Amino acid sequence: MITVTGATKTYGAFRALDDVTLDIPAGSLTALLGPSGSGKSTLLRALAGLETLDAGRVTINGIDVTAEPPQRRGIGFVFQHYAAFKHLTVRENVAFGLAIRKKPKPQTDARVAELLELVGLTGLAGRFPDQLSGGQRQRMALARALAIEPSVLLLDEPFGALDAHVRADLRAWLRRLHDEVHVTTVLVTHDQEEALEVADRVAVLNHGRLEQVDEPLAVYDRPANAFVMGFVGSVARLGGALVRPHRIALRRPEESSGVASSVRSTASASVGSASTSSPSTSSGAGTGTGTAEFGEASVTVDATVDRIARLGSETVVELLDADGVRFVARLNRADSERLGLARGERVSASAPLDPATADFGDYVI
Ligand SMILES: Nc1ncnc2c1ncn2[C@@H]1O[C@H](COP(=O)(O)OP(=O)(O)OP(=O)(O)O)[C@@H](O)[C@H]1O
Repeated sequence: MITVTGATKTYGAFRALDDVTLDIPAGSLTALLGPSGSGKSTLLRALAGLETLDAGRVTINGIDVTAEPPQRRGIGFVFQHYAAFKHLTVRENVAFGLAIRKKPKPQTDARVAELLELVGLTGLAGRFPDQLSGGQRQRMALARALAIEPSVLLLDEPFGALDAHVRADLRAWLRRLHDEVHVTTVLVTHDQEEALEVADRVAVLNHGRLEQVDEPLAVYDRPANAFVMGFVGSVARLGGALVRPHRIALRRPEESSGVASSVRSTASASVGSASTSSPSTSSGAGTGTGTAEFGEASVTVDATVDRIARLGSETVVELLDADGVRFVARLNRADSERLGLARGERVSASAPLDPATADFGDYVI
C-alpha cells in the first residue's frame, strides 16, 4: 500500500502538484492518467524519491519514505526511454541490480533466467540492447526493474515511444505479467484507452490536482466532473448537455424509429417533435428534452450531417446542430449501414440524459 498525503510541488510560481492525497492499494495496478503537464510524472517521481515535495508525505507499506532516497524505497522504475547498458548483454543488463548488491552468482543466474522467461526474452539473453526491438527493450527494462524484487513498480509511459500495434500487445502483456507477479504498480499514461484497459484503478489528474480515483469503468460511466468525462472518453454537446457519442440515436425526420450505436439500437418513438415545437428551450431552436424515447430524461436536437467517417467496425458521424454547434455520433456498422446516411442530410439526434452527468452541460471542456 502506498499513501500520498497533501503532496504539493511548485516550480517557481507554477504548481505542478496541488495538495494530492491518494491511496494506492497493495497489489493493484493503478494508472495516473491526465493530459500533458498535469503532474503525472512529478507525482511518480515523488513516489520514487527523485523529486522532493514542498509539502506532503509518502508512505510505502506503512513506512514514511518522504525523506528517503530512491535506493532506500524498494522501488523498480521504468522510463519511456530506457537507458540500457549498451555494452552489456540482455542477461547482464537484467542481472545488473543483483550484481551490484553482491548476490551469489548461482542465485543471480537462477533469478535472471526466471525473469527472462517471465518477459519472454529467454532466447535473446545473449544479445546486446541495440539488437532488440523497442518492445523487447522495454520488456528487458521491466525484467531489470523486477530483478531486485521491488515492493513497488513505477512505470512512466513505458510504451510511449512504441508504435500503436506494439503498444497494444505490450499493454495486454503487462496486464498478464501483473496478474502473475502482483507487485504494486503505478503506471503513468496520457492514453485513456491504455489506462482503462490495463489498470484496476485510475487516478485522473489535471493541473496538478486529483480529479477522481475510481475503477476504470466508473470513471467512464460516473465521471466526477466535465473534465473527467471529456478526458476518459469522447463527449458530444447535445442541446447544451454532455453525452457519450455512442449513446446518440440518429433518425431521419420522417422515420419513427431511431438507430443508435449500441444499447439503444432499438430505440423507438421519440421526442423529436419537441425539436420543432419548442423553439424556446434554453439551448435554442431545434432542441427538446423529454422522457418518451429512452424511458428516462433525454435530449433531442435537429442536426445536419456534415461528415461521415467509416472506420471499419464503427461509423463516426459529424453533425451540426441548428446553432452550428458541431458534435459527433458514433454508430456501429450494422446500424450505420441500415441508416445509410449521406452528407447534407437532416436528421434528429437524441440521447438519454444521464442524471450523473446531466448538469455538466454548463462546463466548458
Ligand atoms: N524541473 C522542472 N522545472 C520546472 N518546471 C517543471 C519541472 N518539471 C516539471 N515541470 C512542469 O511541471 C508540470 C508537470 O509536469 P509533469 O512532467 O509532471 O507532467 P506530466 O503530466 O507527466 O506531463 P507529460 O505527459 O507531458 O510528461 C509541467 O508543466 C512541467 O513543465
